[in-house]
Amino acid sequence: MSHHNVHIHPAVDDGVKRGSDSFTGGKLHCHCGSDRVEVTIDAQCAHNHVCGCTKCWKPEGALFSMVAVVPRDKLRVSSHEEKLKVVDPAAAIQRHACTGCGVHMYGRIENTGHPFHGLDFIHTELSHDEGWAGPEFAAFVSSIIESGADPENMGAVRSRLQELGLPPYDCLSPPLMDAIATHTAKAKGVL
Ligand SMILES: N[C@@H](CCC(=O)N[C@@H](CS)C(=O)NCC(=O)O)C(=O)O
Ligand SMILES: [Zn+2]
Ligand SMILES: [Zn+2]
Repeated sequence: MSHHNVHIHPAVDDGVKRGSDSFTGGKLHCHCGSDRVEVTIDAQCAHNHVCGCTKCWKPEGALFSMVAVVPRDKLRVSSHEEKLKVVDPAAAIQRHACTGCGVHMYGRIENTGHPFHGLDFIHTELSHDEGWAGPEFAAFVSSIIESGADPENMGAVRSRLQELGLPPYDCLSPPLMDAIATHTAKAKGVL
């Protein structure tokens, strides 16, 4: 059975690109026609994945966002920072969106006790630079239902993700869940 009618995300619907080992970063741009917000990143990204949650920015028509992390000290807003506004100041991830076009340019964790503090979240599809590491798994798959996806179609969605080489998880991947639990255990003093 084929699932090519299932649109996961434009960057993976024709197959997942792997990225380049020698890639050392690039620029992201928002979707505005002029005065575009520009973010400069001096690092390859890590843990790239597709995310089905309602909070991550998705391009038009996509079931998933595509999101990766970079060290926060390797990311800077290089143009039109004045256009950025935090979408939800109460969220763990402070997503900085362009007030002109709505695209999320980066997400930052300000809570120093958070397991992922020190990492910024980015959408590499906002870059024309080639070589960004490709997505490796699918996170928060069941959450697409919260954006209106048909619960009856979830089997087809998970099959398509498997076919693309993106193992589907309803939270994060096992290595990342283990990293979070390890952080929590150390904070509690049980490890
Ligand atoms: N089911 C929820 C899940 C939201 C969620 O937990 N998202 C994850 C993946 S991005 C997260 O870490 N969120 C933290 C945040 O948004 O600050 C939804 O779809 O809104
Ligand atoms: Zn914009
Ligand atoms: Zn998300």
